[in-house]
Amino acid sequence: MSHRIVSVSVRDVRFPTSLEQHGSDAMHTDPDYSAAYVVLHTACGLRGFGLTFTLGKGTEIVVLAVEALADLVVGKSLQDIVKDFRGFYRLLTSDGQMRWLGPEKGVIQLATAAVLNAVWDLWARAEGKDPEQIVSCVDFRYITDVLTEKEALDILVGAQEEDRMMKEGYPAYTTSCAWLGYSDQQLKQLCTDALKSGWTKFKVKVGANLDDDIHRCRLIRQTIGPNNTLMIDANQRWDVAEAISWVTSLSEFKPLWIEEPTSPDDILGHAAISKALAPLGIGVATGEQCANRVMFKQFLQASALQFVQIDSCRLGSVNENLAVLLMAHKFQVPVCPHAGGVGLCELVQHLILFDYICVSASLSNRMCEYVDHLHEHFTSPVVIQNAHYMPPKDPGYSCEMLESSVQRHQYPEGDTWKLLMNK
Ligand SMILES: C[C@H](O)[C@@H](O)CC(=O)C(=O)O
Ligand SMILES: [Mg+2]
Repeated sequence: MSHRIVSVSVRDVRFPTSLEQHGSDAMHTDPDYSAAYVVLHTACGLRGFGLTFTLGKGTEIVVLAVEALADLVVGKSLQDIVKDFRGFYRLLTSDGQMRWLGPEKGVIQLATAAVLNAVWDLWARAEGKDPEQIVSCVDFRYITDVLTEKEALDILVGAQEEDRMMKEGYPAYTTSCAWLGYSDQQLKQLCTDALKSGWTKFKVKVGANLDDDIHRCRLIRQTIGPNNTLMIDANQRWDVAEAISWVTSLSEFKPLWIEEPTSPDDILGHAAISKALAPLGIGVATGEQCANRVMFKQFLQASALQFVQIDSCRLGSVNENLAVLLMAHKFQVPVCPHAGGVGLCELVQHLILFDYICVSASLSNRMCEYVDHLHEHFTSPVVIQNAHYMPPKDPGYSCEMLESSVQRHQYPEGDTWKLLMNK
């Protein structure tokens, strides 16, 4: 069957999470978790579902960017795309007029991810894949100085570790107990409940006020005890020196990592922070706003991060995430994906399972983020058991949304928004 793509639809879907401060951090104080939600329609009726995660009003712009890319997709058959997926990736990321908006970063990269996530979903629903096919999806342009195609293939055929995942699942940590806007009482209650459900690793938002951070970290450490894992996340709030002194003041709470301490583009700044915090046993994690493989390459080359936080929508879909997983493996830096957002847990579970089964075969210092929001809007939501992601069973990339949810949350015409606007 040809699976020719005959149309691309994209919708602006928003959830009013800011009303209860879900998702809040030191820089995003009123986040409405949102998605530019893409459906590829094929001549034979098969559909591919994809999305990119955004916040509120920003979704409008990503939707326009997806519409601008749609012309490059309509008329192509899935078989032609996957026969030269690297070429198709370049077609989208190197279009002579649109690459000026990036290249391979910002809104155009988020839109590329939404479209390619839908292509991967379509491909997954249509057929299986082997290591050669996987490697042929990666654009090695700009990274051959650290990773060649041959090395990538050797890595992929080397590791095959499926059974453990099927039985135990992939270890996860939770961010849902400690968003910045939550009260002390909420933090305590949520951590207590999470402990009862088997969670042992917790991330807390910091960065707005040092006294508050000390208070919150103390409260959480007391609640979760000395042996469970704590991570802190500043969402790019500080300058480099400020980051070092602020995190030093929080070091008594023994965080495993400080996430996004400064500008996501400041590779040497992250390297300086990593060096200063290493004696305290605190690593630097970053990646949720790291837009492409070239940035990750340099972060790795500069020893500027100790935890790679790939993002299924920030990078150019599976294609570019593969490049980063393979480079992280080569540099022996653990991958702990970012998943704070709508649909990110659903997407990223595939990437981290792939990393374990086909690339790293290691769980050392590795875990995948989980946030407990909005899963009910997906047709195949993630399954968490005892703080582990259980491998998804349905074919596809797990980001098809319930049509009723999409209609209710479409902005501005969905009932959810009509009601809020008339209040
Ligand atoms: C705005 C998002 O909720 C962000 O705070 C998520 C994040 O940094 C994380 O999950 O990590
Ligand atoms: Mg973060």
